[in-house]
Amino acid sequence: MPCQTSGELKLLVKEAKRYTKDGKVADYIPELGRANPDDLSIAIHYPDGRCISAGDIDKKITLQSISKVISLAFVLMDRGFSYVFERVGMEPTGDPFNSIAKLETMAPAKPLNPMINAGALVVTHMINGDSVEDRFHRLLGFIRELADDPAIGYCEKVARSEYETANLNRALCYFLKQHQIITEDVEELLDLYTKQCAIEMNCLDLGRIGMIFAMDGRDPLNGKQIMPEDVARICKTFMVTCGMYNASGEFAIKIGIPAKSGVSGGILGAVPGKFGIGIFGPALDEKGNSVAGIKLLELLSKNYKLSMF
Ligand SMILES: NC(=O)CC[C@H](N)C(=O)O
Repeated sequence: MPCQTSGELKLLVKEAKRYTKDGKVADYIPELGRANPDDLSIAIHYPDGRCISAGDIDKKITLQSISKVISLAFVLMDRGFSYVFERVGMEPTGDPFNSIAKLETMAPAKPLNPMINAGALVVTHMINGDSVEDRFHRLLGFIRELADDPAIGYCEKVARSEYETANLNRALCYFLKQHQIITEDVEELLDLYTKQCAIEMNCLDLGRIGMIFAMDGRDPLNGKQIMPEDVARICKTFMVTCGMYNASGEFAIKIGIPAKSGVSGGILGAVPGKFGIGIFGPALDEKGNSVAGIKLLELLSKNYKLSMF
């Protein structure tokens, strides 16, 4: 029986919060460095519309790498599976998310998976539309529908801060352009990618998006299939194999919940057939995952037997 009350969640947050001091806020995107390392919040969304939560749930976070799993779903719907997977692979790398190392050793030079930066840049490149604006608003519309929140927008400051400093991502783009995996202007792609990563929401919205993935792409509250079942399945599989960067194996063993993290300290979780989870805890471990967020998921998974394995 999963966690049923906000009171139960509060106790788990209290316990996990002790670990925030073991992590550090990401500051390679300068604007993210302003987050409070002590923050920790969680929301769980059930398919019957119930939502329980604990911590400072009004705080907003930018999605960062969490956006990668959503843009993947969107592009799979836009372009179809074979087009997408001709340009990005399906295998975990075991490397940090921003690593450039494997690209040069692969032939063809397509990125190994859509959850590392190289792969996510290719995915963003594949978003259809007439302009960066149009492509961004199409993706944003999809995210608003998943969260059932038309007020979701993006944080201009964080987007600009990343755009101005994203030289490693620029290098990845130029490498991919040299190999014709991407064909558009690199600055335009970075503009779109950094806006995508800066899409901002609270953990209630995040938990609701997790619930849609958990329910195979269907919004159980209005009966609408927002993404095809196969797309949701593929996304959840990537969440298991590569969602927590090069800590995904250990996370699968210890916790066993499809999840995707971001350097802002967010974690999106989808317990198949049961519920969605949104977590915000900006203090990160050395691999870039929310240190207290992982602890919280570990407690939840153990206490309520949530591992899918
Ligand atoms: N791991 C992350 O969340 C990385 C996302 C970030 N926008 C980047 O590209 O560096």
